Amino acid sequence: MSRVDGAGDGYVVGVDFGTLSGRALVVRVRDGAELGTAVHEYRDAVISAALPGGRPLPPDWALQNPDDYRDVLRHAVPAAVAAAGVDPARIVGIGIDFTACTVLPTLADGTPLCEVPELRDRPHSWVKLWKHHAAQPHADRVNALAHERREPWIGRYGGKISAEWQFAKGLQILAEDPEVYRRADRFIEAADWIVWELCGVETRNVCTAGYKGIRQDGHYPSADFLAALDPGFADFVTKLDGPLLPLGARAGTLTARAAAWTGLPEGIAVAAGNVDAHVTAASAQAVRPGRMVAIMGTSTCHVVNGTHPAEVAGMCGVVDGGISPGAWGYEAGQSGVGDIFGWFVANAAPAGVDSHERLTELAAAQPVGAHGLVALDWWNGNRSLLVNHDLSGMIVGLTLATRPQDVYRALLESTAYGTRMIIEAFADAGVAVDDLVIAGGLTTNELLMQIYADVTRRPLNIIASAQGPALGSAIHAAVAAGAYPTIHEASEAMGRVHEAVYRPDPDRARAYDALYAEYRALHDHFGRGGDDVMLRLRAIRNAAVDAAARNQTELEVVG
Ligand SMILES: Nc1ncnc2c1ncn2[C@@H]1O[C@H](COP(=O)(O)OP(=O)(O)O)[C@@H](O)[C@H]1O
Ligand SMILES: O=C(CO)[C@@H](O)[C@@H](O)COP(=O)(O)O
Repeated sequence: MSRVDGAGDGYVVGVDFGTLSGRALVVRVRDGAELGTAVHEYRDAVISAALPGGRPLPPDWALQNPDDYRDVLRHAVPAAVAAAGVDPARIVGIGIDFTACTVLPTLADGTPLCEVPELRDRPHSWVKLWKHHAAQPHADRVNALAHERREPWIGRYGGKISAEWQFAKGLQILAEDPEVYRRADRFIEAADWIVWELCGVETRNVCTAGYKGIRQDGHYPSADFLAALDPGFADFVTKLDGPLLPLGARAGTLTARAAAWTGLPEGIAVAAGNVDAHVTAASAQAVRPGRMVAIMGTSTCHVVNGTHPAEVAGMCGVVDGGISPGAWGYEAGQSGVGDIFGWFVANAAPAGVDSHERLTELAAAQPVGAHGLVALDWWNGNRSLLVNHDLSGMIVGLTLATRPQDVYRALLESTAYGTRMIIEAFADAGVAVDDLVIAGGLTTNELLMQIYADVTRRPLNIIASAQGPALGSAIHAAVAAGAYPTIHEASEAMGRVHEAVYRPDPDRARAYDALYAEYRALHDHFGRGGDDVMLRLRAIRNAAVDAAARNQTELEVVG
């Protein structure tokens, strides 16, 4: 471990901007000790039914209000510093991580278009959250054209870019609200936008530019390719381009305005933006090749460093330096995990057993396979390996004897099968996954963790911090402040992990192999063209919802 003198005795702040809230964490540079934390819930949370002004939104939309992010700086950061009881003058840097691809259109000075009064009532002027899935037809167009033209970059995205990513979301804006598209001088990840708010300098980070923005080998897709998608889209890259920073770099220093919001000293280092999943590799001491981190919360992201770029079918992407400089970072993911369990608790579990804790307790008391169920975990579409957000969930094997805890357990298991599919896809492509570290809120569910160990047949290491992303951001802040020369060294000193907490049980693992074979069969049948019933149902639903909205508008006009 080597530490650069000077900043090493101070503190850093990591801020994790999640789906519903932002969390700030004050950390000691010397050893990563977590001294104080605070959370601020977003006032507008996820905007999916109607804009704050009342305008209704179509299905599959998910927006956010950028001022909620500023509120995290105004409230959570000072509260975390107060909780830590440290002298703010000894804080030497701040780093952030964000959900991604969470992206917004802005004016040239960074003003979000939804804060421009005449554009406030326009849905496309707001932040599109990562789980905004209404851009699927646009992702389909990008993918079809990329294959037709044999674009070299499509292999770096497992053969398909996701509807969640920047190009699909940008195309949707152009198609549905060309004026908002035209007014957007910049189209920027929220990760980079909040860094801009902190230091007054617009930068882009290699992580989001690579995974969410199709930047490979120093280039975005060509203007020619973009014009072939739509002549009006040829200039899209000019809205994305900006000074590109490696992870751990210093984007700038804290402005007087941001110092007033946060109570931190003006002029301290502000680290380049990062993604909640990728930044967690640092806190989980998982920046060496072959150690995969699964960050399990509302969704799961899987990130692993590799030594070379390989084409893993259906992965989210591989990016040079995307997790840490000097390695090829791979990402895959499942768009719904805790959200699926949450859906069951909120919508399907009867009173009396409608809590994760109670259902988990009841679900644990049965041998593997006794419920007779297999589920597909596509309640929020499929991000890897099928990359289609029009797919949906299903449960096979229901009978009159099926109990709520049986369904709950089948849902837990379905997500473990989804993770095993991803690990096997990496292995098939020659990307080693020697080791798994689990991070995120779901690590507290012991049954779930044991199921993952049994299904994947791997020992599970568990991150030793309840704040993996925020600690990772603090580690990046320490590097940006010059306290450590590299993320590797900072991660070694400040990150922590409990090794082999859950081990696979051979009998349960064998029993799960049989269920996993059924999952694979269903996965391929409903996801790889055996029967496109899910896609047809989605089209029928969309048509019905559109017709109802048109009727409503006509009634209002007549009325
Ligand atoms: N005991 C539990 N078992 C399984 N799932 C849970 C449990 N408690 C919460 N969840 C689910 O976990 C998710 C929240 O995870 P968390 O890591 O806290 O959030 P985020 O992904 O936003 O950081 C929610 O979707 C919730 O339904
Ligand atoms: O997709 C990514 C990262 O690439 C995540 O930000 C996204 O799944 C949101 O993650 P959370 O489950 O809200 O932590």
